[in-house]
Amino acid sequence: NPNYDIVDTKPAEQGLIEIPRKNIKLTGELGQGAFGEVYSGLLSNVPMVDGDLPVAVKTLPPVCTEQTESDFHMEAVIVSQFNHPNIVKFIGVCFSHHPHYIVLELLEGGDLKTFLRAARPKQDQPSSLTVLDLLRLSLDVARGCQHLEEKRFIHRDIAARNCLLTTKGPNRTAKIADFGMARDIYRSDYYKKAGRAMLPVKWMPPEAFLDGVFTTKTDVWSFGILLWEVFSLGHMPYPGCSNEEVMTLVTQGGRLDPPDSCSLAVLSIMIACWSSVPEERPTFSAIISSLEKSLQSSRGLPVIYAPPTIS
Ligand SMILES: CN1CCN(c2ccc(C(=O)Nc3n[nH]c4c3C=[N+](C(=O)[C@H](O)c3ccccc3)C4)cc2)CC1
Repeated sequence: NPNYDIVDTKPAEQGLIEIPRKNIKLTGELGQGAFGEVYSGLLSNVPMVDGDLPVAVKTLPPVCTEQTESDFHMEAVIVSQFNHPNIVKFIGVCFSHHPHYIVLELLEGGDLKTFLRAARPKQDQPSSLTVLDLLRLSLDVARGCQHLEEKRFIHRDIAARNCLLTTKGPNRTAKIADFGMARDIYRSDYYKKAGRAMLPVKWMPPEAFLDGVFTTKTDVWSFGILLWEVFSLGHMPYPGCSNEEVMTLVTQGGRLDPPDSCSLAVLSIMIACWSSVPEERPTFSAIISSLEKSLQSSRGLPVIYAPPTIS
């Protein structure tokens, strides 16, 4: 599989760090993951760390198929490969006996899509977010994507829902935190699992949903959609359209409308990401440079106001 050059040995031999289960204390529930619960927890006896380290713990339900178990292991193998400030950090696993755990960096701000939707202007109260905030979030994800590109890793599901925030506060950092689609492809059971209906068609370029061709330029297209999600404060792309309608529209050259408060510079990045010719789409380095340029000139821009109510 072009995604990886690791030998397809049993994941356990992939050198995953085994954490003694007695060092993990689950403290709360973060949400229902694709497999089982994701808990917040505290990890003790961490070298170089005084006191307990707050962590997120993904759990595999004790009753599950061999298939689900190896999917879970593969997710750990994938995340453990990366070391970047904009990709969720891998800490270790408890695979010695059930229930199996994957221990990851705790990101307390929740997912990016939910955060954006909650930050929308309310009745005559402007959004708490500025253009600068949106550019910073976009840059964070672009930097994470650039790291994946450098590691020749194709994510296949770059979207706001798959990114998490360190905090909701002003010093928030966005990180790519879900690798489920890439994992399924590697396990090559995705055709069984992800029938067309489950494919993130609204985030996919034509060559992907038409011919199943995936390259790093697939992630560039998806990043363009994520940029649109950020600047539309968490709208669903192609509102009201079915996946079939989006495939027809996009194949015929149709594209998303510009979000309300979006500069020409940011819009031109989106449009470039959505070139029908994959090679014409920008690299993540180019995307980062133009976002950084926008960020320099965006200081002091007014906050995003609700669209004027027709009086
Ligand atoms: C009022 N708000 C409500 C929302 N709230 C939250 C809601 C969810 C989380 C959360 O899941 N945090 C996570 N930290 N690390 C990982 C997490 C998930 N992981 C996973 O691997 C999950 O599979 C995952 C990955 C990507 C996106 C979602 C879930 C790894 C944190 C705060 C803050 C307070």
